[in-house]
Amino acid sequence: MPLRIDVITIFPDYFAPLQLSLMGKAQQSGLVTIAIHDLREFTSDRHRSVDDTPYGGGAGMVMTPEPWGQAIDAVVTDQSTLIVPTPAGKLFSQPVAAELAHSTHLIFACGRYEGIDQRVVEYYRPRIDVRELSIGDYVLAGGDVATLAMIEASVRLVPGVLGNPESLVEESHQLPGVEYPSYTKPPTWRGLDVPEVLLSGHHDQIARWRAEQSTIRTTHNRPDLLPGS
Ligand SMILES: CN1CCN(Cc2ccc(Cn3ccc4ccc(-c5n[nH]c(N)c5C#N)cc43)cc2)CC1
Repeated sequence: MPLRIDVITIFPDYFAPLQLSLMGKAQQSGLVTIAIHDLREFTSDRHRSVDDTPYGGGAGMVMTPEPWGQAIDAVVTDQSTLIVPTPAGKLFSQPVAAELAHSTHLIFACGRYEGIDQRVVEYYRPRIDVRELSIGDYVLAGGDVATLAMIEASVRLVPGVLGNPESLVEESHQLPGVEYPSYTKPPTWRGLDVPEVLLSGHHDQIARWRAEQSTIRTTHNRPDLLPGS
């Protein structure tokens, strides 16, 4: 059963990259089907409006609920998971990507302006799995880029999508922390040599060096990922 993904957005062109590379191949192989829907196709006024002023005052505009209700109703089943990207969401992570990769049907609601009327989440929460997710502690202009990131991170984990599943095995066994640095040919580039140990063929020494490098990089770049932190 392929993973089905429906993306609802006012900027369908944002999702053209999903036809390329790994995501494109995943669709051609039938492992994943991705459909993009223009929210404005679900409006009923001649201006095809999707936003209005916020109750209670405040800057900007909020996306009105009805077009979202029409659009989600057009694709939802009782097997659906509704993903709503938002800065206020739980943090998206590799474990969450792995969960989504094993779903049957994902619906991504890509908001814009200052967000989507909260009643959309409230309406679907008793009916299907609804997840408000954030890709990080910074503010984007909408949910489209976040949706692209979440789709790519999740779809690459769908069994059969990655040509070399070995890389997933290594990823899953990675020590806590960031990955070691990688090198390839040429052995010397602009006077810089590849670390000698990597050319030695001593796999135990290579593994030890890589573990040390991972710890050094994690300590410097992501001390929050160190064990016990
Ligand atoms: C009352 N005020 C209080 C401040 N907020 C702040 C605010 C809220 C949204 C936006 C723009 N925007 C609209 C939809 C949407 C979805 C995802 C993301 C998003 N940003 N960063 C992530 N990691 C994201 C993800 N995933 C941003 C989005 C801008 C500013 C507005 C309301």
